Amino acid sequence: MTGEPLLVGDDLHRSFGPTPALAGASISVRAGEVVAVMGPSGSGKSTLLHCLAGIVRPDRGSVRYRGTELATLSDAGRSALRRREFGFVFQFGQLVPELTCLENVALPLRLERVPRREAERRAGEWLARLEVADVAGKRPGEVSGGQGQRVAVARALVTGPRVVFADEPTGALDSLNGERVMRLLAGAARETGAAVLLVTHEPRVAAYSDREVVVRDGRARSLEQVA
Ligand SMILES: Nc1ncnc2c1ncn2[C@@H]1O[C@H](COP(=O)(O)OP(=O)(O)OP(=O)(O)O)[C@@H](O)[C@H]1O
Repeated sequence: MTGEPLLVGDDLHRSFGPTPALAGASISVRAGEVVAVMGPSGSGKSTLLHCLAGIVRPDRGSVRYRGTELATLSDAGRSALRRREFGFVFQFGQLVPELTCLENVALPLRLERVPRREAERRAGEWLARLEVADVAGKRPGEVSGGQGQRVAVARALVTGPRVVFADEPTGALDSLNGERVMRLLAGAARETGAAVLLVTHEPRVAAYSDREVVVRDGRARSLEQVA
């Protein structure tokens, strides 16, 4: 039901050797909301994102997605969940260099066995929505950083995910391109009803969110956005 938390992380703990990355972090994300995760370097933001996405297993605590505890799923079950329900955007280096931008965006659909023509038709629509239709036939090495990130956003959204995890998606861009990527990501997510969990250092990027969560020393605190 709309308004019910979609994704809930509860009392998450995770250490890497002696280093505690998360020390009791809790967070909940509702359907369709854009949440910015902020906080100092090394405070545990990426680890929190990875736990919520089922990429890193917490040492303690639980992650529930639509009521299902991720730890109860098999590795294959978690991979399928990530492919079908989640989308990912990272800072850089996420596009397959040998494929064209169109093929990169079509790839998640091809992995779900969508026929090539249909996958490429839908990929083309998403490239147009992200205002990069003109780079469809180019390889990632032939496009600018901002164009590449818009292609990456198209690829994250093409499967119609319910949650988009974005870790510093604008971190390698200048502020103008960063804001353009964020405006398009937030706009597309609002249109499709996807929730976005966005790690960022930049207040101008966080300004596109509905709500901010601050992570400090492995714990998360929610701040309602004051407009
Ligand atoms: N795979 C790993 N192996 C070892 N230590 C790790 C690993 N991942 C994270 N850490 C450590 O856990 C702590 C939290 O890291 P994390 O990347 O989650 O923080 P962050 O807030 O995202 O940092 P940044 O803003 O610099 O990206 C840091 O001390 C980091 O060095």
